[in-house]
Amino acid sequence: MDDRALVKAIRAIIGSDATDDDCAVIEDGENYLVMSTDMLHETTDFPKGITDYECGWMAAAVTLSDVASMGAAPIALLLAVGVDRAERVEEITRGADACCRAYGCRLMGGDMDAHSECTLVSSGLGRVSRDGLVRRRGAQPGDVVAITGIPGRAQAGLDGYPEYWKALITPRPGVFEGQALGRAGATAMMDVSDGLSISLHDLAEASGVRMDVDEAAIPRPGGVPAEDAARYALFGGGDFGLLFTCPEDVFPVAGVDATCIGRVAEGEGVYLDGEPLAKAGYAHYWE
Ligand SMILES: Nc1ncnc2c1ncn2[C@@H]1O[C@H](COP(=O)(O)OP(=O)(O)OP(=O)(O)O)[C@@H](O)[C@H]1O
Ligand SMILES: Cc1ncc(C[n+]2csc(CCOP(=O)(O)O)c2C)c(N)n1
Ligand SMILES: [Mg+2]
Ligand SMILES: [Mg+2]
Ligand SMILES: [Mg+2]
Repeated sequence: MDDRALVKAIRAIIGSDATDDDCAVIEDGENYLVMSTDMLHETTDFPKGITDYECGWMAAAVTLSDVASMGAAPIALLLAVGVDRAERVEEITRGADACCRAYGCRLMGGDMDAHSECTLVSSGLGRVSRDGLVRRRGAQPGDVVAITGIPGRAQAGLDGYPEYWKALITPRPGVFEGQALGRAGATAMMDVSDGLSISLHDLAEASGVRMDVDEAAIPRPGGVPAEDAARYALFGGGDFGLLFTCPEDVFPVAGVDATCIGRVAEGEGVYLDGEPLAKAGYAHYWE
């Protein structure tokens, strides 16, 4: 059993509206509020050699990224810290606070507990105008499929390429890009936290469309053997670029460094150069 299968079971209990997007969406007068929560812990998320400050930064960044992927501006973050040694809490807090401040957000509270494995749970709140909200479900046949940034860098860092270590441990959420894309008319969006391929499948499924991707168009990490770079770019997790669709005449969006990698079509599934693309990426598993 993996987390994608479990989300389907949760969806049967609490509904599609609550589980289809990177954030929950709440009506608030002229605006929407969006909320996301993320759990990171030592075994699956904090590579050996990461500092406590960087753990705090990463925890804040993954949640700011989910807020950004809705087109929203982050307002506040709460951080719950489960940790084996009390002296780690301050540096974790400094890292999370620095990440929040870098993106116009504030760390405004949290919780803590003594815990054998360092576990960080960050919860974020954002706001977006009615026009600026972007969900995963709006991709239309004929739209372009595009991504910001270069997927596969975090996986390259994890596999020992030192030039990508920083990309792995201090990811940069697309807070500015998400809002610009929402205002410009992106039709569907999510972050590629679990990898490009699995995110393409998520976006295509949520929108009820087919996506055709051109492998040669996908940016990939330099300085890595070609085969590894292609695999990292498609299946590596931990990058926090935004995957989005928009009408052709909207692309490119001013100020947003993005690459067109394909097209939305009628139908279902994700195809790479005409062949079905495996729905694989970073996932959590249970026996
Ligand atoms: N335990 C849970 N209870 C209720 N909803 C959940 C639970 N776990 C996940 N979800 C919901 O399922 C959807 C998909 O979750 P997932 O964690 O894959 O998305 P995500 O937060 O965008 O991922 P990432 O943090 O990797 O960007 C989201 O809408 C999320 O709120
Ligand atoms: C061992 C190790 N593997 C991968 C990564 C990269 N990474 C960081 S957060 C994340 C996904 C979002 O988390 P979630 O899906 O749990 O919300 C990923 C893939 C890492 N830091 N350490
Ligand atoms: Mg996400
Ligand atoms: Mg998340
Ligand atoms: Mg995930």
